[in-house]
Amino acid sequence: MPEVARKAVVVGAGPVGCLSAIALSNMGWEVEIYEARPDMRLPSSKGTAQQRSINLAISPRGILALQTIHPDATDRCLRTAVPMRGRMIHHTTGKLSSQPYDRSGQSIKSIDRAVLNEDLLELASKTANIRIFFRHKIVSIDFDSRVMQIENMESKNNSSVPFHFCVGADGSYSVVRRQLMRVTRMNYEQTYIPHEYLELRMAAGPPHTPDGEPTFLLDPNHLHIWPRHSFMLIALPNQDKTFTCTLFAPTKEFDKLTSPDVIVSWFKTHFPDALSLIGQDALLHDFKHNPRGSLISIKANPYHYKDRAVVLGDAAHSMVPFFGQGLNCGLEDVRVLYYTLLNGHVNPLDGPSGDAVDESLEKALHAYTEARHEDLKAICELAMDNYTEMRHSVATPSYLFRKTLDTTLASLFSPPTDPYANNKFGVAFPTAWPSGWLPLYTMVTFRPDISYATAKRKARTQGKILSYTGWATAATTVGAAAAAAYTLFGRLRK
Ligand SMILES: Cc1cc2nc3c(=O)[nH]c(=O)nc-3n(C[C@H](O)[C@H](O)[C@H](O)COP(=O)(O)OP(=O)(O)OC[C@H]3O[C@@H](n4cnc5c(N)ncnc54)[C@H](O)[C@@H]3O)c2cc1C
Ligand SMILES: NC(=O)C1=CN([C@@H]2O[C@H](COP(=O)(O)OP(=O)(O)OC[C@H]3O[C@@H](n4cnc5c(N)ncnc54)[C@H](OP(=O)(O)O)[C@@H]3O)[C@@H](O)[C@H]2O)C=CC1
Ligand SMILES: Nc1ccccc1C(=O)C[C@H](N)C(=O)O
Repeated sequence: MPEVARKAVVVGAGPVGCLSAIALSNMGWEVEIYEARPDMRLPSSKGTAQQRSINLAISPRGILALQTIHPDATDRCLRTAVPMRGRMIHHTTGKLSSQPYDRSGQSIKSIDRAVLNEDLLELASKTANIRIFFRHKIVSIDFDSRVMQIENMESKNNSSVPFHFCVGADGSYSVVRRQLMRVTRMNYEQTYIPHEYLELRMAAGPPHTPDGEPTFLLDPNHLHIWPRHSFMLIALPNQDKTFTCTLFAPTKEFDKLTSPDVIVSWFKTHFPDALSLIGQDALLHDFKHNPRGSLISIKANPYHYKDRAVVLGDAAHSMVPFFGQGLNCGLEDVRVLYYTLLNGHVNPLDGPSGDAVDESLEKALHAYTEARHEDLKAICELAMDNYTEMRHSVATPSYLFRKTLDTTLASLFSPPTDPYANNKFGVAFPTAWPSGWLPLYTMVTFRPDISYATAKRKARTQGKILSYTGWATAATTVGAAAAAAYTLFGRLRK
């Protein structure tokens, strides 16, 4: 009898859904993707789906996942990337200061969200055993009978679709997660922060020569931040020389911006340089037409049910965007699940018949939840902390002092070799405790061989040492200053 592969259904054709489908197809599953929205590659869909952000920062965790699952995906998805090597702080005084992300010069990359999603969709649609159904919305799932109800949004007809394995990659408001909660004892925590965001476009500058290229109005190799303590503006570069600026502010601050005059004068007070580059008309246009988005953080546990379902990406863990890790983490979920299924010898061609439980798959999904939970909790918390750092701390002397100490200690006690550099794309699971002194930002952003939870723990230990060193340095400096003053005072008296 010919072997027939079992069927995996992936819900959601966002970046995480597309990469999951390719990973499952690599393993031999027959895959169907159901996506509620129209195919974003079609000219008729361009600009219709209101996406949450225009661009996003991709970093080695996301890149490693792409590379592992589909080696061609990396070059393709990064073709429009603009490297950002550090933060550029725009102080209230108008002064600019650059803060590199990493002492060895590594960068995070600003990419167009739609381009990334379209590229992954294209790769998935070219993969032989993947079929994609657009305008098909999952309405409900009966996991015990392994069948889901799907609404065809064109015809408005509902149909039943059977499956063996279901991957929920359907974003923050996941229906798969909601359905899982009915059958598992899922712990679930959802927090809306009291801040919202609004995107503003900064156009490209004029060419320097009549037939020349347009220019960037700000340095393109930085992520620009205007920290104003309780709110902030940021700007990420795009390949077409524009910047996408995002204003993050408490709802009560946004609510004060009720008329064009108030908006312009508020910008004149807080972001005069940004206002002159964005322009008043463009600013007022975007305030009027762009939606204000809310910011949500979601933690859940477990992520799976028996041998038949798992949630990945924002469906499993929405985080506030301030570490630029939401998607990177979602892509990393796919890589970790992929290795967990391979290591668990899960074989879509060799499963039990009928409705019997596939024990290898059940064990692998359990192992995934066990391995992943601490990390996902850690990055959701780190993302929250990074908001305070970006909107407030970056401009304070105490932060700059600690950062200088942190970087100095990293250069004094750097590990003799960088295990990630030597083992670039062979890393399957995050390693044990990393040696040497490593700044938190480096571990989270540039070291996919270090898990988020380990990074958080190591940073806490280093933080304590930093505090003692800081006090000791301050005391030594004060002591040295006092001694110098005493000597000088003594000399002057003679
Ligand atoms: C302002 C902002 C800035 C961000 N910046 C960054 C950044 O710089 N770096 C970073 O790594 N992350 C960033 N993120 C986070 C990132 O956007 C998300 O983590 C990422 O989009 C999650 O991808 P996903 O595939 O899990 O979900 P999504 O991209 O939401 O995809 C889910 C898909 O499922 C579909 N769907 C939903 N329900 C159903 C259903 N019932 N049936 C069928 N289909 C369904 C949706 O239509 C959608 O296409 C940012 C987020 C925000 C809000
Ligand atoms: N962590 C965060 O703070 C935030 C993260 N995000 C993430 O950014 C990514 C891109 O966002 P985007 O593509 O614009 O996704 P959206 O949030 O606009 O919508 C995705 C799906 O969720 C449904 N949905 C939206 N809002 C709600 C709600 N309040 N209650 C129930 N269902 C809802 C929509 O269904 P329907 O069309 O039927 O309404 C839609 O199909 C997503 O991963 C999203 O999860 C987005 C916002 C904030
Ligand atoms: N992409 C983002 C979107 C929104 C807010 C922040 C980011 C960042 O990437 C911040 C960056 N990691 C930083 O710490 O400077």
